[in-house]
Amino acid sequence: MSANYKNGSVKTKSISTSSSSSFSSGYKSKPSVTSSLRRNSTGSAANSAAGLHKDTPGVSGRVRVAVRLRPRNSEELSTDADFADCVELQPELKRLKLRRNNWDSDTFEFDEVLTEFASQKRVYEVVAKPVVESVLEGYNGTVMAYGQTGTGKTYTLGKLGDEDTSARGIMVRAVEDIFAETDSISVSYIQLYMEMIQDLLDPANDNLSIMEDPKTGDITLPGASLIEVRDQQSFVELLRLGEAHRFATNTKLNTESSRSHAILMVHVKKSVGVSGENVNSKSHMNRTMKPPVVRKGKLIVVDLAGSERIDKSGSEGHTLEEAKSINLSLSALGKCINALAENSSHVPVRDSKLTRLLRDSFGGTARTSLVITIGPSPRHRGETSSTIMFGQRAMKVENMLKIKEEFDYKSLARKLDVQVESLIAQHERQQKTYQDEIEKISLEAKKQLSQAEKSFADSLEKERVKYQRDCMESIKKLEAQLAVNKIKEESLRNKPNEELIELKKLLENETRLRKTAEEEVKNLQNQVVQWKRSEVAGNAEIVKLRKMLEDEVHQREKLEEEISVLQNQLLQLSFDADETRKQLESGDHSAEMTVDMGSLISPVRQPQMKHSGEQEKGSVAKLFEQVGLQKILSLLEAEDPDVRIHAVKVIANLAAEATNQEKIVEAGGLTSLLDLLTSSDDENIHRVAAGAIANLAMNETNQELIMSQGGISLLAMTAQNADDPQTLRMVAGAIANLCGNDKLQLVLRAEGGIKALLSMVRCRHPDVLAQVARGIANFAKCESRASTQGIKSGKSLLIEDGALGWIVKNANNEASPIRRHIELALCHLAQHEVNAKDMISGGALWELVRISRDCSREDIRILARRTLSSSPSFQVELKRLRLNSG
Ligand SMILES: Nc1ncnc2c1ncn2[C@@H]1O[C@H](COP(=O)(O)OP(=O)(O)OP(=O)(O)O)[C@@H](O)[C@H]1O
Repeated sequence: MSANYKNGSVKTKSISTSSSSSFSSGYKSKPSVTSSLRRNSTGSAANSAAGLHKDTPGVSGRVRVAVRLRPRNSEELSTDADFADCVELQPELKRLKLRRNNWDSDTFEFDEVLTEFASQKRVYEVVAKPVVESVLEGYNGTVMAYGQTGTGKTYTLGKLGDEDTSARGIMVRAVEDIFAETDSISVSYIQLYMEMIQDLLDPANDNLSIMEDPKTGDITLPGASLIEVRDQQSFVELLRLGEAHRFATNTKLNTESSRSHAILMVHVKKSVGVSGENVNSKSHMNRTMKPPVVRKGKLIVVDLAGSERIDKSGSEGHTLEEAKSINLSLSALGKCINALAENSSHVPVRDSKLTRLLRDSFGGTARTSLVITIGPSPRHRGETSSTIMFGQRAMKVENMLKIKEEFDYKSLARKLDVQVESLIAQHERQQKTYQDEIEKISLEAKKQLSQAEKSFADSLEKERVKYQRDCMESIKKLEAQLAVNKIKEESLRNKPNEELIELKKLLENETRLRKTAEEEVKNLQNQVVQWKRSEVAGNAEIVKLRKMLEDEVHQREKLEEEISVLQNQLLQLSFDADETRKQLESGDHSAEMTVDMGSLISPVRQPQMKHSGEQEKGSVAKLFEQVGLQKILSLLEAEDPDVRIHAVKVIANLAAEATNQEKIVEAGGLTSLLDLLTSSDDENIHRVAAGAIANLAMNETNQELIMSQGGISLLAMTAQNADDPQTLRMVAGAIANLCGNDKLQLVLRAEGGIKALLSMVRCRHPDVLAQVARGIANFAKCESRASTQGIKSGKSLLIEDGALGWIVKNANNEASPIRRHIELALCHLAQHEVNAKDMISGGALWELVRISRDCSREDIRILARRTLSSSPSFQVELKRLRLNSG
């Protein structure tokens, strides 16, 4: 490449910065220029995504264009002194007027209008500062200068301002602002000259190729130097180095005319915290373990080569070629901008390397600020006009800004490494502490162990000594004892053995006694054998006796029945005697008949009356035959009370004969007699009727009939109302007969028979009491039989109905008929264990004992004794009372 360097010298790289040969980032192209334009034109989507709130609505994203007027240079001051400037600026209106002639001009509006008096600082703030701020926020930004040769592009962008800092251009000021917020940037600086890309920081790389990522559209320059710069001074040195390598030539219009497009690329990395956290928050990093977010921005500053008419620049030969190449690339840029401005579907990016390199700066994702530089000279009105038109079209191009953020895994890894190392160190320290602690504890343990061993050995020794001492003492004692024993043994050996003789004597005595005792035992055993034999014989005797006893009892029962019959007859006779006596005493005429009739009644008389009785019996029989039973029975209902009572007496007498009883009952006599108990108020009639019923009640069939016709209730009622002992005796006799029927036990009791009997004891008359006792004895006998046969269970109904008290009280009654009946009743009751408890508590046991000992009748005595001995309850009670039942 044959061109002069702008400052005429080549500077070597002597920068205190690290360098990288790789160009790691490039331009990120939008997917389609038109689509991005359309989206941006419809609203502020890009703005809101990028957060560009500083921009005025509707302008954001659009390429911002400022126009800067260079002051007249010395030549223009002299040659154009008489001519007015071709432009008139109205900065307050952001307008520029381009004169056509003295009276006419075209007016253009720009984003900024910078007069010839605008300071470099002002130009930076208006043109570049918003872009720099964007870059620091993670966007790509482009600042570009376009204009005719010598109008101040390099002055605006690249002025280093070594002598005068106020003269510093946009590059220096931009990096200064970037360094204020981040301490590391990477810089590449290239120039495009005659369609060749050369590395300005390493001019040997003079044919760099453009790489386009087919997926992302990113453009990179892999061969270009990427130098990390850490301070402003180093950057200025780099700029100086790059500027030194820039092609420049002395043109008509500019003695230092840049003949290449210079492109400075500043890569900025700025860390931001996750979700707005402070990036330096170490605790946050530890907690989330997420890498910090890094915003990567890239600032591109493009100092285009001057646009000029070839004729005007006076270019010829190689310079002409340069000028052609420059114009070609600038016109390609112009075409692209036109296409973008017109929203054309085709943007001819590939027409030149310049447009390929800058494809992202116009219509891409970068924020772009363009400064067009113009001169005041009317002679260059045409170039000025063309520059203005370029700027006007560029104002129509809209970009779609995109933020570039990525996670900083490297920095996270570094931080984690540091943490890991710190943790390892901490762990090692802890390990050390633990080991020290363990050593300390084990030392302590060893010490304690040796102490314990020592004290154990000491106590062991003490024990051993004590034990030895005890042993010695024991041995001494034993030896002493041994000596004593020896002495004793010696003396025993010498003494006559008196004790032994004594013992022998005792032994002989004992042996003798034992023999005697053995003989005694033998004798006793013989006696026992003999006794057992006699017991067997005795048992046979007992069985025989028992048999006899039972026969006796049977015989007795028969006799009792006979006695009962005789008693009834006796009852009747005594009744008749009473009646006769009463009638004789009253001297009543009718008494003769009554006496006659009464004398006929009883078949059984006192022995002295036997003969006359027979006679009476015959006359009653005669009357019976002559008058007829029906007639006599009808007289029972006669109106005359005397006739009625005589009729009853006749019936009563007839009823004493077993042969008449059936006839009387068949003829309804029993019913009539029972009716009289209720229909008559006369107690005499009650008495005689009850006597007749008592006679009829001697027959078992009649007993059942009496019961079935409510006889018990009627008799009970009669007993209740009666005052005369004889009436009560008749009633009690009737009930006593009924009590002797096994079948009627339950009904009799249920209908109040027992209670009625007991109620009659209110009359103390011994005849009444004897009948009550007979009834109780009869009932007890039947009950006992039923219990033995298993028909009845449970306690005696006599006891249930409260008879026991009276029984016990009268068991030793002085009247023998009463006493005998009660003694029998007690024996019957005592035969059943179920009654034993009540009998014991009711005092009956004492009476039984008495009966077993004192009863005049032997059979009853034996019965009582047997009963006592067979009842376990009585036995227990007797033992308790220390009484012998025998
Ligand atoms: N605003 C200004 N104030 C004072 N001097 C200026 C101004 N602009 C430019 N100059 C001077 O004008 C001359 C040309 O400027 P510069 O080299 O920056 O122009 P250029 O546009 O870069 O030209 P080329 O395209 O040929 O490189 C320089 O001497 C420069 O100092």
